[in-house]
Amino acid sequence: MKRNAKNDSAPAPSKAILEQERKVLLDLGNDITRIREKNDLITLFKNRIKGLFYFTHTIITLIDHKDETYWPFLLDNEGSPIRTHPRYKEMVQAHFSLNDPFIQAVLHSEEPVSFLLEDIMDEPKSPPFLRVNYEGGVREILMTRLMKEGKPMGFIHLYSDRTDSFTAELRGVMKGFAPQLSSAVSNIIKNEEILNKEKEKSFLLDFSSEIAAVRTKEDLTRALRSALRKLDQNSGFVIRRINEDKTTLSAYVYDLGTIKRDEKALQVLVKTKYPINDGLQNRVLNSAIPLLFNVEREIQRGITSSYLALWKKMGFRNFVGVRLRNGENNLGILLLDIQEIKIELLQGICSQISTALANIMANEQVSKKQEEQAFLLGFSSAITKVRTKADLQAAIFEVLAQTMNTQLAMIRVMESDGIHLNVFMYDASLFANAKVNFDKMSGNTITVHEQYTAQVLASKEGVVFNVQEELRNGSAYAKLWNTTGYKNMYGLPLRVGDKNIGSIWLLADSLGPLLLKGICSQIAIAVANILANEQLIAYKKQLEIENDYLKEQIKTIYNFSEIIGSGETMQEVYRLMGLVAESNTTVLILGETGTGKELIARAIHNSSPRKEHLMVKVNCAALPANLIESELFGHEKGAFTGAIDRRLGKFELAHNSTLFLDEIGELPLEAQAKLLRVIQERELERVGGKQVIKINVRLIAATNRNLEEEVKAGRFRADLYFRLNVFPISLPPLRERLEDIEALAYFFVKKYSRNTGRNIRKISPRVIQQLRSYTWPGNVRELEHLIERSVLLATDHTLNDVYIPRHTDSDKQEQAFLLNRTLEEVERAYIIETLKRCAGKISGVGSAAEVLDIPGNTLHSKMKKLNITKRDYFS
Ligand SMILES: Nc1ncnc2c1ncn2[C@@H]1O[C@H](COP(=O)(O)OP(=O)(O)OP(=O)(O)O)[C@@H](O)[C@H]1O
Repeated sequence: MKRNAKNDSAPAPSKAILEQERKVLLDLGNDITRIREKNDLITLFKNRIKGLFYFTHTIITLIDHKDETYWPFLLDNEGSPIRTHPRYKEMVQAHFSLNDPFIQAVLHSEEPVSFLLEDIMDEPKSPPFLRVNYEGGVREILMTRLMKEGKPMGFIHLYSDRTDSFTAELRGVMKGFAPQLSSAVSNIIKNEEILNKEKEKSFLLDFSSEIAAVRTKEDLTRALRSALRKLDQNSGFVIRRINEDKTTLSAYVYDLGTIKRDEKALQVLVKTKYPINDGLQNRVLNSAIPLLFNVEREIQRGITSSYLALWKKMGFRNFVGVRLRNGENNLGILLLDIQEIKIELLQGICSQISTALANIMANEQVSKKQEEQAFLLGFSSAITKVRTKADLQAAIFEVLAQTMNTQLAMIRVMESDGIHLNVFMYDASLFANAKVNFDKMSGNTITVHEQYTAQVLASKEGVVFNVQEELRNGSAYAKLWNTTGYKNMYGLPLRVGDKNIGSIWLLADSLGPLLLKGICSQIAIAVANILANEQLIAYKKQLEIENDYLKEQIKTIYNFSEIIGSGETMQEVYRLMGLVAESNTTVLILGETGTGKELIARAIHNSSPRKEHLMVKVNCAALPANLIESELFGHEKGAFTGAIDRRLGKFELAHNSTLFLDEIGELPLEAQAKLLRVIQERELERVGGKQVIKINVRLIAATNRNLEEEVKAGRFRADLYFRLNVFPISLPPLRERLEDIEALAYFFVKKYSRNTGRNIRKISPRVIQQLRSYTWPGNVRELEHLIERSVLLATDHTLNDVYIPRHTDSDKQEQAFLLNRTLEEVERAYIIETLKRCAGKISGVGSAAEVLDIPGNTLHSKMKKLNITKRDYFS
C-alpha cells in the first residue's frame, strides 16, 4: 500500500508557492472561524480552495472509535462524478472499517497521502467507495487526517479525475488547513448537537402542549403519531397498559405506521392479555432507560410471547421499549418501531405520555364512577317501586342485564332458624343449557355451612369466584356457572344492618366493588321489604282469622254472663269455683251434656287474674283427627299440604289466658301424647317448625265421659288424666236439681222474649210442673231450647204451653232399652224420637237438628248412615 502513497514523491515547494500557501491558509483561517454549519464549510471549499487547486470533489468522514469505522459526515456533492452511480446512496450511508491498509496508511501519516485508485481499489480490504469513484471517472485521491486533542477524528478526502492534481502546494495547504478544519468540524458537530437539543426541547415543548389537551385514547394516538412524524419517524407504536389483574398487559392504543395491516394478526394483538413477566415486558418495566430490541433476536433468546411472532410476520424488525409510569407506579409500556434510540428525547416523550395516560385513566375512572353512580341511581329508583317478588325480578333483570351485562343467578333468603337458606328468586333461563343439573342443584337444601355460602356470609363485601379457577378445583357449582359463559360468580351477603338475611349470586365478567356494594344493599332492602310485606299480609290474614274467632268468642261470653241455680248442688259448684278461680290450677269439669260445663269454665276464667285476655276454646270432638295437632300447636308455612301460611295454634292464642279443652274425652291417643308433653313442659313447637315456643296457659278441660273408665278401656292416657284431674268439678244433671228448674225457665223466657220481641212475663204453674216432671236427658241446653220454641209459639203474656217430649215408657224401661243396645242403635232411636217430637222437621227453627244441637247437614248424613227414613218417624 505504501508504494501507492504519493506523499513522498511530491517535489519541495518553491518560495513563491510557500508564500501563496501562507496567504491561502491565512484567508482560510479567517473564514473558518466563522463556520458553524456544514453548508458554510462546503461553500468555503468551493470559493476558496477549488479556485486555486484542481480537484473534482471532496468528502469529510468522521471516525467512530466505538465501532472502529469511519463514515461520511459532509459531502460536496456538486462536483461529485459519482452522484449518479447506482451505489452512491449506499456509499453515503455506509460505515467503513478502519482496519484496512489503505486507511491505516492515512491514519498513521502526518502528511496528506495520495493514492491512485487503480492501485488500491481492488485490494481485498479496500473500502468500496474507491471502486465506485473509479467507475465514476475518479483517478486519484488525497487523504488528510483530521486530529482532535491529539487523536484522529476523521479525514478529508479530495478526489480528482486526473492523476497529477495533488501538487505539493495543495498538499501543503491541506496539511496546514487540517487543524483548522478539525476545529471547524468539531464546531459544526457541537453546533449540530446544540441545535438538535434545542430542536428536541422545542419539540418536547410542542408535544407537551399537545399532550396537555389529550383527554381520550384517540387524542393520545393522534398526538403521538404527529410527534413521531415531526421527528421524521413514520414508525408504528403500541402503548400497552397494565391490566387490573396486575399480571398482564394489553394493547391500549396503537398505530401501525408504514407497516401493512394484517387484520387477523392485529385482532389477536389487540385482544390478547400478555403476561408481564414474559422476559421482555418486565425488562422494559424494570429499566429506567429505553431498551432497543431486535424481534428475531428476542425470539431466538426464547421469549415465547406470541406478539413477537406476529410482529415478525407483519414485518417489524427492531423496536424500542420504554416504560410509562406515574410517579413510582408503572402504568404500562410504549413499544416503538424505530431503529435507533435517542434516549433523552424518548424519555422526554414517554414522561409526557405517562402523564397523559395517567390523566386518561383517571378520566376513565371518573366517568366509570359517574356511569356507575347513574346506574345505581336508576337502579335505586327502580327498586323503590318494588313491592313484590315479581317487581323485583323485573327490576333486576331489566336494569342489571341491560346496563351492566350482569345476570342475577339466584337470591336465597335465610329461614327464621338462621341456618337454612331458601331459594327466593332465580333466573332459570340463564341455565337453559344445563336445566337438569340446575334443577337438581337449586333444589339442594343450603345451609349457612355450605362452602360457598359460608365464605360469602362471613365476608364483608362479598367474594368473587373465578369460574375457571373453581372448575379446576372440581366444584360442581362451577360446572353449572360455566355453562353461562360468564367469567365470574359474585357471591354477596344480603344484609340489613348487621343481620344476614340471605345471599345473592350474580354472574358477570367484571364488576367494580362500589357497584357491587350498591347493587347489593339495594336488593337487600328490597328483599327485606318484600319479606316484611309478605309477613305483613300473612299477619293481617292471621289477625283477621283471630279477629273473627275473638268476635265469636265475645258473642258467646256475653251470652253466658250469668249462671242460674241456687240449689245445694250448685252451691257446692260455686264453692269449688271460688277456691280454684284465682289460681293457675288445671280444672276438669265433668258432667252430662248440656249441664253448663262451658258456662262454668268461662266463669272460672272471668274470675281469674287472666280475665283481661279472652278465653280460647277448642272443641276436641269437632276436630278432624289430622288437624288436631296443627289446631292446638299451630303450623309453619309449608308444614303439610294445604299449609299455605304460618298459623298460630290455640295454645299460642291462649298465651297468658285460659285454654278450654271441651270434650277432652274425644281426643285421639296420638294427640293426647302431644298434649301431655306440652302440659308438662309448658312449651311447644309448631308443626313443621323448629323453634321452641314458651307458653303460659291455664287449662280447663271438660268432658261428659267417665274418664276413669276411658282410661281403663285404654282410650284415654292415664298420665294425661292425672294431669287434668287436678281439680275436678262435677256438674249435676238437671234432673237432680229440680229446685233450679223454675229459675232457669224464667231466665230463658226472659232471654227469648227479649230476643223475639215478645212480652211474656209469666209461666203458668202447670208448665212449671210439667218441666219439673221431665227427665231432661239434654239437661239445661234441652230446657233452653224447649223454652225458646215455646216462646215462639206462645200467644199470650203467660207461657201456658211447653212442648215437652212425650215419654211413652217409664224411666226404667228406658234404661233397660239403653243398656241392651249398641251406641249406634241408641243414637238411631234418639234421633227418631227427636224427629217425631219435632213433627219430622229435620232442619231450621224448631227442628230435630236444633234440638240435637247439630247442623242440619250433619243430621241428614247421620240419618242416611243410620238408615232412618220417613216411615220411622211418621209411624
Ligand atoms: N246454670 C246455668 N244457667 C244458665 N244457663 C245455663 C246454665 N247451665 C247451662 N246453661 C245453658 O245451657 C247451654 C249448654 O251449656 P254448656 O254449653 O255450658 O253445657 P256443656 O255442659 O258445656 O255442654 P256440652 O257437654 O254439650 O258441651 C248453654 O246455652 C247455657 O246457656
